[in-house]
Parts: sequence; structure tokens; C-alpha cells
Amino acid sequence: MKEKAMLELRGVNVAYRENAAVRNVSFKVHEKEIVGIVGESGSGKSTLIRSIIKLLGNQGQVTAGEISFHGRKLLDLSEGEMRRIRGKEIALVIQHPELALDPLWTIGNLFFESMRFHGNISKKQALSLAEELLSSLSLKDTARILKSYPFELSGGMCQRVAIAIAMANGPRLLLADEPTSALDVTVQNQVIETLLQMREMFQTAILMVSHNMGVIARLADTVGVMYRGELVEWGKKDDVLHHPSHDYTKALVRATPKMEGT
Ligand SMILES: Nc1ncnc2c1ncn2[C@@H]1O[C@H](COP(=O)(O)OP(=O)(O)OP(=O)(O)O)[C@@H](O)[C@H]1O
Repeated sequence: MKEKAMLELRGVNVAYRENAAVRNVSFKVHEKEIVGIVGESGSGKSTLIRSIIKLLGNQGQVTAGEISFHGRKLLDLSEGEMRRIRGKEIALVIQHPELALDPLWTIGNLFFESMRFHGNISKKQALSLAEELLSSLSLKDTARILKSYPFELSGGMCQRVAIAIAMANGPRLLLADEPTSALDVTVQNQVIETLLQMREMFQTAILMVSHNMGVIARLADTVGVMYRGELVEWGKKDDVLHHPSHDYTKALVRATPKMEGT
């Protein structure tokens, strides 16, 4: 990939109190690139994603290394500065969107609130943009969706809508933490399609983590593998799938059903 790196991690260590969860992780994400990091439960994937936007909670801390985004050192920024970056420049979608979306607000209001936080926009403008965004995902009955509450949508629909809300401010980087893991296979495919469409529409880079190599293989240009807090494999998807170097990656690849296009 020729574009320059937008996100760079160098020697990042993360610990919860004295327990190391991520060790010496370095990688780059380029403009428009989709990077997928796969690893088993507890390997540090969520910790890694959350360290980038400094949402590790009270116990978690980056104890070494550097994280830069468009040349800005994120670890040096104040919480106020980070709040302006979160959602606007770097957005996050998680496994259970219903936990991130306020259950008391309609989808239309969630779109509006997200856009209003980062810019001067009227409710009418926000709803019209939201409707455009949902229609571009071929979601039927967008007016009904905008009037619904998150709990009124199916899991897959809720995740696709959460991704659209995350994209409403046109972030340069979308972080996705197991966005398909709570869904059955058919619906997983729709969410993968939605992410690919978002990359095309907004030219956004995506950094996604999942325990599912099949999902990562469908989506990613570049694949990383985490094992016990370390990034043990990194490369172009085809290289990792066809010539894995680490034993753990070899086992993962063997266990992944062969899919078209991978
Ligand atoms: N808030 C926390 N406080 C203390 N330890 C934590 C916390 N969150 C995660 N950990 C620990 O950090 C390690 C990495 O967890 P993490 O959730 O990042 O892994 P993961 O690969 O995302 O797994 P999963 O898919 O199960 O969430 C684990 O040992 C976990 O127990």
C-alpha cells in the first residue's frame, strides 16, 4: 500500500494494574486500508483497540510505547482533546451496539446527537444525512428505522445502523471490536458488506479485531495475529493465509474453512 500511515503504534505495552495485557506491539494502518487482527479470547485485542482511543478504564494504562495518528501523539493528549478526536476522527463500533446506543433515544436522535456534538447542524439536516446514509446501505424503510429505538431493531440491523452512526461524522479511522461476533453467519455477511461499503463511500481506514479468522479474511487487506498479548504475525492477507510463519497462525489457518476469494 503506497499511501502514508495514518496510525502508527510503536512498542506499545498495556497493563491492567501490574498485569500486562499487550506487549511490545508495533504496526501501521494506512489511509483506506482495512487491517484485521485476529486472536483468541484474552489475547489482548480489545485492550489494543481501546488503548488507541484511550478508553481503557481506570485500571488500564499504556505503560510504554507511542501511538500516533496523523502525526499527533495520542498518548500526550488531554481527555478534552481526545473527546474531540473520538467520534469525529476516530470512531468505534463494538460487539453489542445496543450497549453503546442510548436505549431511550430513537435512531434519528442518536444520529443527530452524534453529529451535533462535533458540528453545527440542524436536526433536519442531520436526519436527511442519516436517511441518505441508511439508504446507501440498501436498508429499506429508512423513515421507520429513524423513528425506532435500538431495542426495536434486530441484532444485525442494529449493528449496521451503529456503523452508519459511527460514520456520520466522516471519521478517517473506524475501530471495530468484534462487530460480527454476536450475529449469525448470514447477518455477519451483511455487516461485513456494510463495513466494505463504508470504506468505499468514505475512504475510511478500518482496524478491526475478531476471534474469527474467516471474518477477518473476508474483510482485511492486511492481517495481524495476536497471541498472549503479542502481535506474532503481520502481513498482506494472502501472505498470512498462504504462508503463515507462527505456529499459532498455522493452526488458525488450518481451522478456517476455505472461502472464495481468500
Ligand atoms: N478492565 C480490565 N481489568 C483488568 N483486566 C482486564 C480488563 N480488561 C481486560 N483485562 C485482561 O486483559 C487481558 C486481555 O483482555 P482483552 O479483553 O483485551 O482480550 P480480547 O482478546 O479482546 O478477548 P475477548 O475477545 O475475550 O474480549 C485478559 O487477560 C483480560 O483478563
